[in-house]
Amino acid sequence: MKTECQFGLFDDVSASLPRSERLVFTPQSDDPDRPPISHIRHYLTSRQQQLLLGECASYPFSSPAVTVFGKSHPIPRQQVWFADAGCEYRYSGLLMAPMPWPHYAGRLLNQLNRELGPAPGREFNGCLVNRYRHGSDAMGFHADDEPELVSDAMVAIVSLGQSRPMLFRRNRDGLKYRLLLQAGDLLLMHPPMQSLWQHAIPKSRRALDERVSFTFRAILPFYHRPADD
Ligand SMILES: O=C(O)CCC(=O)C(=O)O
Ligand SMILES: [Fe+2]
Repeated sequence: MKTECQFGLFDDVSASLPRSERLVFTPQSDDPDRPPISHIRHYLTSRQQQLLLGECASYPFSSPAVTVFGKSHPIPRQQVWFADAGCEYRYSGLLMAPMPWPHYAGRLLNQLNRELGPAPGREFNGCLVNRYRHGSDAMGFHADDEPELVSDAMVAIVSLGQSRPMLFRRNRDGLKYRLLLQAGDLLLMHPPMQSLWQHAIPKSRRALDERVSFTFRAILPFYHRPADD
């Protein structure tokens, strides 16, 4: 059946590879001048990318306004927060209520948790999806270090659409590192990346097509709102 076949696409990714080659659980390089990351090219097949991109067309994206130096501006990109119940996330000063997982985003969540874990308390349970419509959409330097994030958990980023570079900047001395993120790639940011480095998706003056990133996080549930008793 068509539907079963589509579900299967997300169950079988990289199933034929030996486990050690499927994903890297520690940074790919121990060079202290490189950020502690793993970059896995072609993590998703083009069919999987197509299915996810198709689903994105129905996501309730928005560009909420943030206040910087007393002035309010819409963020230069669109976003939506999918997460388990109780997983509110305060990002750039905005408290985001979790939207329920769409089908393929939920399949990708399960796949990552299966391949990267399970590590109790460190499973991904939320995903900020960012949509960069063109070269002027961007994300400034920041660290994903909000207090509701599980402290020793990774952040996993799956890229779709237009290739865009990610810049890394070391807090201590401003040392830079650049990595091109291409369609279907998976990037893992390992601890202690968020306390030693910042990262950004810079603006480009070139006419660029749309890029969508799925950024998976592990959140402490009910951090912002106690569970109902
Ligand atoms: O779009 C990306 O690849 C990075 C997004 C990011 O850094 C974030 O959502 O915190
Ligand atoms: Fe980030």
